[in-house]
Amino acid sequence: MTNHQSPVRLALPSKGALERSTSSLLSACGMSVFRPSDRQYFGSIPSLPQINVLFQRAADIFTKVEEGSVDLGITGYDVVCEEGVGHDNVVVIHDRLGYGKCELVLAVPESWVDVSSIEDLAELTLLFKEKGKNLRIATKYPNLTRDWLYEKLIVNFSLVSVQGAMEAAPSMGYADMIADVTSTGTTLRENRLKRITGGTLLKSQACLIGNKRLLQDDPTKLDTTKTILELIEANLNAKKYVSITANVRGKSADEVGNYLVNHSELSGLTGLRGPTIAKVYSKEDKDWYAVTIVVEQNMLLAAVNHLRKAGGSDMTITSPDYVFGSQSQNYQVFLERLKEDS
Ligand SMILES: Nc1ncnc2c1ncn2[C@@H]1O[C@H](COP(=O)(O)OP(=O)(O)OP(=O)(O)O)[C@@H](O)[C@H]1O
Ligand SMILES: O=P(O)(O)OC[C@H]1O[C@H](OP(=O)(O)OP(=O)(O)O)[C@H](O)[C@@H]1O
Repeated sequence: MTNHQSPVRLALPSKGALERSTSSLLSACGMSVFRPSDRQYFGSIPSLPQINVLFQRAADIFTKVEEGSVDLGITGYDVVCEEGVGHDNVVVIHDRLGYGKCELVLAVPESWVDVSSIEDLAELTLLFKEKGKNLRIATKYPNLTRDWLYEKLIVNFSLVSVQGAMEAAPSMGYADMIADVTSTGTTLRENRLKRITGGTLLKSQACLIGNKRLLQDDPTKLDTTKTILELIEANLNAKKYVSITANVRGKSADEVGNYLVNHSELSGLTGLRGPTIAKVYSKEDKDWYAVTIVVEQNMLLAAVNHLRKAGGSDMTITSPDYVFGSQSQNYQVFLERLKEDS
């Protein structure tokens, strides 16, 4: 890193469902975040001193990125979709950070036994209309909810803006139903609400976003974005794989390698490219070779058995922290998006 790099301002969730998982992801990627205290809104990433961290509510991070008071931010994809309409200055740099998974859904009181699907709900809005009423939906996602319902040709409703404890709105009487995010479904159940078939508006998880203009205009900021993206991508990619090292008996490295490659019943069983083989200098026996293969997690036992058939034993399994490809796929896609709009 050089000293002339401009600081990159990165907004991270200060609390709520994304706070800890964001911190854990960045730590796992060698970018541990230092926050002096829960009450402080500025922090740093000691391993990347060119980054200044700003802690914000997930819901506010989109706006901070959009207005350019920060360059990058991590927030929920639901927030990006809700706030994003008409804001072309924000680019989604990585849309699947693997946590903060939730769905934006419509939920109605359990007592509405006749309403179990979106079609039933559409009929209900017509019944409300006949009585001169509108179905009241409490939500903090007015744009997504309105657009989605309009697309389904459901128009007789009104939105009630609620910022917290959404699930209490129907029982307290200030809305008839809600549109909110759910993950385990516990909060809905405990508030005697139920989802309806066909009533999922959006699937969301945490994502990395950036201000297009600020990143386009500053190669050093782009460089830092690339570093963050590369580390995250390689770390998330690594979760799919395990590395197996086994001692395999054989006359030569070629014999062991050929056996493993030619007797593999499944593709991917002998590693990303093929086994790496090295001679084991054993006192007792000359004919041992150390074989290392990196396979997908779900192939672990199949690969162990394949190595056993080849004469393998002493197998040790490790999980890689990072798996890098020949280039960062996300970074290439991100660069193309930047170019498209420049
Ligand atoms: N139960 C959940 N499980 C996983 N992710 C969730 C869950 N609830 C919300 N999220 C994700 O976390 C983001 C932040 O929501 P959360 O309610 O934690 O924010 P907050 O900052 O505590 O709330 P508030 O806006 O009420 O101050 C949401 O936009 C969504 O992407
Ligand atoms: O399906 P579940 O696993 O029960 O999760 C759903 C709850 O999670 C979110 O709230 P959160 O706990 O983040 O707090 P909030 O009410 O402050 O938004 C959301 O608003 C729901 O209330």
